Amino acid sequence: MEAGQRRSSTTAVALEALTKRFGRQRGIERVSLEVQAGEVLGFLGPNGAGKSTTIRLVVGLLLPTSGSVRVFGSDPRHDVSVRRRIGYLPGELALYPSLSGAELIGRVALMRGGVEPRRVDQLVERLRVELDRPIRALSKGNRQKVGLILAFMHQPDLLVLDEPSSGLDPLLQEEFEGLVRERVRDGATVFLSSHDLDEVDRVVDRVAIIRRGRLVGVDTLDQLRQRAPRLVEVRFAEPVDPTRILALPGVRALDANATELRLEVTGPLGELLQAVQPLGVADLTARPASLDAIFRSFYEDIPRGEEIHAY
Ligand SMILES: Nc1ncnc2c1ncn2[C@@H]1O[C@H](COP(=O)(O)OP(=O)(O)OP(=O)(O)O)[C@@H](O)[C@H]1O
Repeated sequence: MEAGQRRSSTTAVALEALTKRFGRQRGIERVSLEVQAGEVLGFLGPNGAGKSTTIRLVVGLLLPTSGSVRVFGSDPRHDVSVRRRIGYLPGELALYPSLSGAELIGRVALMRGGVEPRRVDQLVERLRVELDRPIRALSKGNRQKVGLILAFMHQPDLLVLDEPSSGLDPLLQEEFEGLVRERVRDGATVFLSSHDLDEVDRVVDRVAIIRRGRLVGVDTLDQLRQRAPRLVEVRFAEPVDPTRILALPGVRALDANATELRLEVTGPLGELLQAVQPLGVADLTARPASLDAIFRSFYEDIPRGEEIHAY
């Protein structure tokens, strides 16, 4: 989704120095982040980094140790009208395991003060949900589908989704992404955690990366791509002296000899192109940075105190 498609610049979610500790165990530390209305934010990070903790704080299920959460300007723990505007998909659907999908949907719809039956029917059909078996007897994917119905059925203004596509087969994943796009088209905001980098690439506008409880990067996908190194390969018609090229700022040699260079280039390519052109280039390729490689660099285990701040 393009940033230009956003509907307004009001803030949907504002986290301010948000900290949660579980006794002496860290949850998250001083996380500050804003999500604008109409935006899709992907929340990424290794296992145990603090994604679910942040998400449960956003929906008002956890009490912060310090700091604040605002959703559409209110604290979701104290404002039921704001909680009603949220559609939440937990990491594990642990609610009433002995009820069937249909019973659970009916009960939650009642708690929300009623939901349009037609909307529920549409979701059931699109997600192909088994409604008559107890939740506890459903496979992970089928449980996830019931969870998605609960999150989407009241057409919430904010969707908070904890690993929404885990367990979904590729067709259902596509259907899920369609549902997200439709809600965003109608002005909704989405805050989702995911380990599926392709999904992130397809769905989100901006990513926030959390590691060991701390936010280590927040950026748009476009900006991340621009900042990431590209692989450039140059073949010369005649042997050359590459010393000057290799000394250019942002250029790192992966492999270099008199006729061929394999370079990792960070930043604009203009200076490099100007430098190689007079030497007689036989062939040149520049590959865009893969999003996968960019994300991996955030996930890699960097010793404490040496974390990269990407913003
Ligand atoms: N109820 C709890 N009691 C004690 N510690 C907790 C509790 N919930 C979370 N934690 C701790 O908080 C940290 C963050 O956990 P969290 O579940 O938020 O990570 P996550 O990024 O969602 O991980 P994953 O990708 O594995 O789902 C972990 O160290 C975890 O052990």
